[in-house]
Amino acid sequence: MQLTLDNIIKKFGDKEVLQGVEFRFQKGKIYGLLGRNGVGKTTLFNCLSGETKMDGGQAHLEVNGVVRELREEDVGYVYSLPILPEFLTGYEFIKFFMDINQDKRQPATSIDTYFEILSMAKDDQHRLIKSYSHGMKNKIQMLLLLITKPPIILLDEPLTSFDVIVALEMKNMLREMKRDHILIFSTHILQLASDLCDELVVLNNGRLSAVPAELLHSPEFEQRIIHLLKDDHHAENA
Ligand SMILES: Nc1ncnc2c1ncn2[C@@H]1O[C@H](COP(=O)(O)OP(=O)(O)OP(=O)(O)O)[C@@H](O)[C@H]1O
Repeated sequence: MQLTLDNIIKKFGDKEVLQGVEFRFQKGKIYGLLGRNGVGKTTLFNCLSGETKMDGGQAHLEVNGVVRELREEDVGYVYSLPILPEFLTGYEFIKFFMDINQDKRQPATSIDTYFEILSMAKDDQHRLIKSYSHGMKNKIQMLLLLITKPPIILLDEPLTSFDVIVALEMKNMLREMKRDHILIFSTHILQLASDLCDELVVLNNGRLSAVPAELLHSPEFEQRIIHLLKDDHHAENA
């Protein structure tokens, strides 16, 4: 499975935020998306998820040798600020979500199994989402992806609100999920990027570039990335 971005352009008024984004993402890898504040990471995610209309370019998905245009339902999006129905309990919401996605989910997996994967205590499951911490809301969002299993998963700064234990659980869950999905993960935390991601891509001046693979675990990783974020001419084109 491969996701191909072809000359994606997005403007807000006179400002061209995405200026011809090109890249190929493969299944089985976690990609870290790096870029300075306001460079357009969320805009790129919004374009891929169908939330925002692109002004130019295309995204294609290749599955088992068949290439087609990327559809909204191909993309699961974990927002940094989760949007959930606060008036339901976690359990009620997940039950509802499972019911409306009968066709997409594994029928054999029960709601209790899903909550076990998240290690969410019974009394928390039955509290209103309104009372959940940011991290718990993010966990519920992750659970939605485990249920529907969209081929592409976009995560916009998702692990920053988790405590160390939950962050580790989530990292393990993402490592497990990468076998069947293309995972693209935006973060400002370089330690997390080097720890979790198989490849890094930098968004700079409206374009994506691959970070040379040998940098990822090199001692000067942090310094070099900071340099790349300031000056994209040193990054390799994909
Ligand atoms: N709906 C919108 N209308 C006008 N401008 C927008 C809109 N959405 C984003 N922008 C602008 O596009 C640029 C990219 O924003 P975006 O949120 O994609 O950046 P980002 O890389 O995700 O930033 P951060 O790391 O701070 O979250 C910014 O200059 C932002 O102000």
